[in-house]
Amino acid sequence: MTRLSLADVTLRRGGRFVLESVDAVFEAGRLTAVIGPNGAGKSTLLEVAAGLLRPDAGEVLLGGEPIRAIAPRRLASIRAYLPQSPRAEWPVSVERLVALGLSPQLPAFGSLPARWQPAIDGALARFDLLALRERSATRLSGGELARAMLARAVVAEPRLLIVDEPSAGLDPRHAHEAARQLRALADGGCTVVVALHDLDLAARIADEVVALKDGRLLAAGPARDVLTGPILTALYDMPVKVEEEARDVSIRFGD
Ligand SMILES: Nc1ncnc2c1ncn2[C@@H]1O[C@H](COP(=O)(O)OP(=O)(O)OP(=O)(O)O)[C@@H](O)[C@H]1O
Repeated sequence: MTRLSLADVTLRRGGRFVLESVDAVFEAGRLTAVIGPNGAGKSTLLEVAAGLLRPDAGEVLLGGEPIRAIAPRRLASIRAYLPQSPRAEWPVSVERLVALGLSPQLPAFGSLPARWQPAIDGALARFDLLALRERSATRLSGGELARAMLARAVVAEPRLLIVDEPSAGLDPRHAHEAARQLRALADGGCTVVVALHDLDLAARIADEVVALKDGRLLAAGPARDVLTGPILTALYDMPVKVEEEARDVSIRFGD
């Protein structure tokens, strides 16, 4: 079980509180959407949850262990973290980029063991990258690179997956497919935490929602209980209506 929990987490940056006394629990096999306005602290919360940023106060526990006490290689083999707008820093093929997601599982020297090839091919296929496998990552479009980074994040089948805005830059078909893959990972037992601005998408794929405003927790719980007109109106400081038709939820901003 890879339960992730944040207890009373506070973090200051540039002399300001960016997270203040935040409690949140992310369960195995559940997909949690983290929502909130720009600057609310979503990316910061994800970095803290990934064990990449140390809070000034409070504790992050992964499977009951303080995340700061988990050795980097072991942590990297358990959790994958994908930041907002990742960049390809140097020219490697898409296939090699995806294979980098296996680094924590591989011996430090030698070539890539052949037994990992099916995992790489599977990740390329799931994000519609088979035709791009030989292309340099520095020559991809923004959406193609976003898909390659998602494939890299999931190739080693992490038990904890933390993704910041996975659908940014993706066309509707690939955004739908990426969402389906994230949902499938959660259904397979992975703890999935996703920062999202697309509330319709959150309504479709999330089991739980954490709503952050000004670094504080405004609401957290089952998606249906958090994605409500009153909570979203308070979260975004504008009137929000939630319309439910059959099993579809549509969120409308404005009067
Ligand atoms: N390195 C930093 N130094 C100082 N302040 C920072 C730093 N990084 C982020 N902040 C501030 O922390 C706050 C939260 O930023 P964060 O990126 O977590 O917000 P967010 O909810 O992810 O926003 P967005 O929706 O725009 O991506 C913002 O006010 C931001 O200006």
